[in-house]
Amino acid sequence: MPLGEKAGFEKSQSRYCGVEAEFNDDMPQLLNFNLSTGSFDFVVAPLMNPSYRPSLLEKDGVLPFAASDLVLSPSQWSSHVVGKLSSWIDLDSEDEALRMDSETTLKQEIAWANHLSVQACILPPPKGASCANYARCVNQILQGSNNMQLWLRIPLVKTDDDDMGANSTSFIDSWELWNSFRLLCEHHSQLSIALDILSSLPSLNSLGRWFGETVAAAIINTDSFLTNGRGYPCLSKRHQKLITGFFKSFNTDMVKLMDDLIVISGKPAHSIPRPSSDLAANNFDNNSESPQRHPLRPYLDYVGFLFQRMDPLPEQERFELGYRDFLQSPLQPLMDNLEAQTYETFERDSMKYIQYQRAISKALLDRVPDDKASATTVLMVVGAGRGPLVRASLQAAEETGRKLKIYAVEKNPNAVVTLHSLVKLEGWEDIVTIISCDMRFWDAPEKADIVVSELLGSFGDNELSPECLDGAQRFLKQDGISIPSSYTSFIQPLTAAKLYNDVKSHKDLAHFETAYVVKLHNIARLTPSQPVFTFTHPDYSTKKSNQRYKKLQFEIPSDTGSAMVHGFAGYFDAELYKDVHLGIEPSMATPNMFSWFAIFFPLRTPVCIKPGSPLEVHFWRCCGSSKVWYEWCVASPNSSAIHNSNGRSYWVGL
Ligand SMILES: C[S@@+](CC[C@H](N)C(=O)[O-])C[C@H]1O[C@@H](n2cnc3c(N)ncnc32)[C@H](O)[C@@H]1O
Repeated sequence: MPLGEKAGFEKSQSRYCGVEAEFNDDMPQLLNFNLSTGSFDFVVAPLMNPSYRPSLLEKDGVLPFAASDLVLSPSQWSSHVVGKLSSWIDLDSEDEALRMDSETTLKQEIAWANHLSVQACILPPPKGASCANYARCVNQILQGSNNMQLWLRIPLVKTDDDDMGANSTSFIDSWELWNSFRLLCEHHSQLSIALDILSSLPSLNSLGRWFGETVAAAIINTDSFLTNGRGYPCLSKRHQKLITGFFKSFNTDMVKLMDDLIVISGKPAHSIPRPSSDLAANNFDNNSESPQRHPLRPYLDYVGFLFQRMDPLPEQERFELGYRDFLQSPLQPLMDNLEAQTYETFERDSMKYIQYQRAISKALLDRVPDDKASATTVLMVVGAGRGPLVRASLQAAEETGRKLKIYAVEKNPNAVVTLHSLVKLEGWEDIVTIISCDMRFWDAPEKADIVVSELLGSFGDNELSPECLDGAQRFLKQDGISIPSSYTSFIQPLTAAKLYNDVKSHKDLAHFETAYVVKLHNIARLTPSQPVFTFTHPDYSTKKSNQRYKKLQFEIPSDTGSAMVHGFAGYFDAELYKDVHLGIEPSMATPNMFSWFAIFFPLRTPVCIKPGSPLEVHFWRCCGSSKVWYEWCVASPNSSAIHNSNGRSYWVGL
């Protein structure tokens, strides 16, 4: 039964836990024992007799390598069995006979697994640092394969340089092994990782990298468990954090059973006390004792306990599950007219309007002293949509005891219809004038004390707030206030193997030169973000330009090890008024605000970076007569191509 199902979790939030088994000729019995007695969801089992060698077959005419496919039904094979390829396979051995046997067996086992319709097979870890021949054979299989997933088993190890002494050559980082293998296989989307969690764990920064990789399964060896006061298996705090991290990072597409799994492996390493009434006091479920208890069941129970102990997802997070790592084209609110549904989503985000109301209240109090409270302030909401900022402005006026005259300027004629009905419904006719016009071309009858706008994209200026507010600044008094007063974009290098594969699946250049709005999930943030472009309003400088260029250098922490950069996350932070901010940059994001996901700028060729060797990135904001676009590149450690030259693939229309 999936982890969590017992505790009333939604099915989409459950996780599956399997068990690694030895070869057993009697597959039905193996399945029955592990699924019925053990309550595991599936078994990871060899599909072929491990004593089988093709070279022996020629000499001795050995019997078939496995029992009949008929021993299980097709749905049992596909839902409850993950194939485990023979661990003796060594495709990069110096011993030619072994190498040849390995190649034949690998192909035969995969062919057999395909025949059985198992959904995934675990490939044994490469035996040494050199894995080119292994990768070549796997790549051949991947080229001709159906949908079967191949998970390369990788032990989670990384020794520190310090551990090995300054001149040591035996420094090990298993991520490097994975990286060579996937590069050789050209990031094939059906090649993922089965990560072996061992008793000692590397540093937090180095562990973080794996959350951006395609880890399909985490295999926890029984040796990695400690023993609690009652003699039961438990995990160290660091292991607990890692496993709950995997629970969270795994995607939740439960249509696919064979995805995102935990596997218990190894022999029982704990002598479990005999069940007694005392067990009920244990803080996880041990009440399901049966006469024929599965020896690994306490390990499963503990993993289930870790899962059930996690806080349930907040409602908004649950609502956004389907958006995780899903690439969306950014809105073009200037060139296109937004739809009712989009306005509806904005308007549900009360936190955004609370921040605006705070900012407007502060600005009103600064601008209108108490002894002049009866004076009328002219406030213009430019890009009013269906009116939420008009409402926030009126609430700020009420809160501060100030008087307002409001112009609500909106260029989308459909939103203006709703705006009219809102003003009538609320009885705001004497205070609010609706202007159905593009702010850049409006001939305002008077000047404003305060201009309020929300024209911000995930990357701040990417929905052309600078260009629109340049147009609006004509009708702001010389000492008038713009809310927001400034905004800054940020970028951060990411490992994001899933996003990279999704972009790659389009098989064209344009998709690699496009920025996407995305709820980042299965990613690793490799360094803190850095500011890119800032815009300030109003801006009366004479040499004003909205073109920008920024060179940035990122350095990963020394204990991370090498890491792959698949692209950059983009965020913004806006100063609405004085200390009132609004934004999504992770270290200072406005809490409980959900109007904006991050933006993702992909790289055509991922770049591998090492500690001590900075990543140099260049970003440009370019402006033409009818469009604005970004170009970006990496200049170090290797030069990438300049992405989106002349806005050939992605631009925002003026
Ligand atoms: C991001 S929406 C915000 C809408 C509303 N203020 C809210 O918070 O729900 C931006 C709005 O600005 C409008 N807009 C964009 N550029 C504009 C322009 N140049 N002149 C007038 N309205 C514009 C869009 O049509 C859209 O309704």
